Amino acid sequence: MPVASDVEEPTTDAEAAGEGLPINEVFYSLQGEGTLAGVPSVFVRTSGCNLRCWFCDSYHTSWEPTGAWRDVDSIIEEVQSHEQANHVVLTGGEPLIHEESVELLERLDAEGYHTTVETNGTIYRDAPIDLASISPKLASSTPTPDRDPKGEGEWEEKHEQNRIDMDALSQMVDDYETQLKFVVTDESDLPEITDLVGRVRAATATTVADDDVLLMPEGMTREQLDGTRSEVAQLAMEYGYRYTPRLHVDLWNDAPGT
Ligand SMILES: C[S@@+](CC[C@H](N)C(=O)[O-])C[C@H]1O[C@@H](n2cnc3c(N)ncnc32)[C@H](O)[C@@H]1O
Ligand SMILES: Nc1nc2[nH]cc(C(=O)O)c2c(=O)[nH]1
Ligand code: SF4
Ligand SMILES: [Mg+2]
Repeated sequence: MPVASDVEEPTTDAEAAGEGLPINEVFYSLQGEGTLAGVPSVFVRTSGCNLRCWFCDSYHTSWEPTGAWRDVDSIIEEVQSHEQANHVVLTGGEPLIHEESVELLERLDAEGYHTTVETNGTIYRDAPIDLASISPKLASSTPTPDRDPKGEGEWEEKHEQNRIDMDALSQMVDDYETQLKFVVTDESDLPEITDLVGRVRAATATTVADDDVLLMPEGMTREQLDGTRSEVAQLAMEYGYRYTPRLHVDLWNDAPGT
């Protein structure tokens, strides 16, 4: 069923009562991105996002949000059915637009899971997050009319206004173990990354090391990554930042549930 990405009329009693979460998918895979790449993990993907990156590889949580409203008990039950996993990755869409994500993280923490939250860094929540995997969105993510996957640039202004919230971003960096994972389209993204990392360092009491800054090639298929990964690897070496692969794309391309 469709899921509201902005504030709209609730469609179920649970939703109206503010209970549960709109879930697009739950699946077991290897963490494909970042410092925990390769770790067996259960992924919980919420639906709905406050941004609209033109390249979003989870189109059905952002541009066309779909999913089923589920209560936290049933999500925990499905997570626990993957008995080998000690790690849970909460992603989306943007999982932190949902207040109920805090309850889910508290329950996962109480069950002893390591929690990673994949977030665009624009919304702060106080929750048991073991790794805040923040992917701040650069100017090159903005859906201008020429690269809008759905319309004719209707989201350009809103995306541009909301893609960076320095207060939310710096509070997250101060409160959680963090990686800053930038999607890189080409070398023209690097001055903005360097500037943003400098602003985060100035705004926080935390040391943000160069190897907490990750460059991830843009591409949702192997073929697309073939056009970006070498250049992004070179840029990581040049700037002293960390490169992260997209292991799941290398292994399984864009297959669903991976
Ligand atoms: C779908 S997002 C969901 C979490 C959150 N909304 C965010 O953007 O961080 C999950 C991760 O995929 C990255 N991503 C999305 N589309 C991508 C693409 N085409 N190429 C590379 N990374 C992409 C995001 O930057 C983020 O790190
Ligand atoms: N295997 C795998 N690893 C991932 N790491 C972050 C993902 C995401 O979509 O947030 C993701 C994903 O979709 N699949
Ligand atoms: S912020 Fe994340 S989920 Fe939202 S559109 Fe961008 S990549 Fe997709
Ligand atoms: Mg993904």
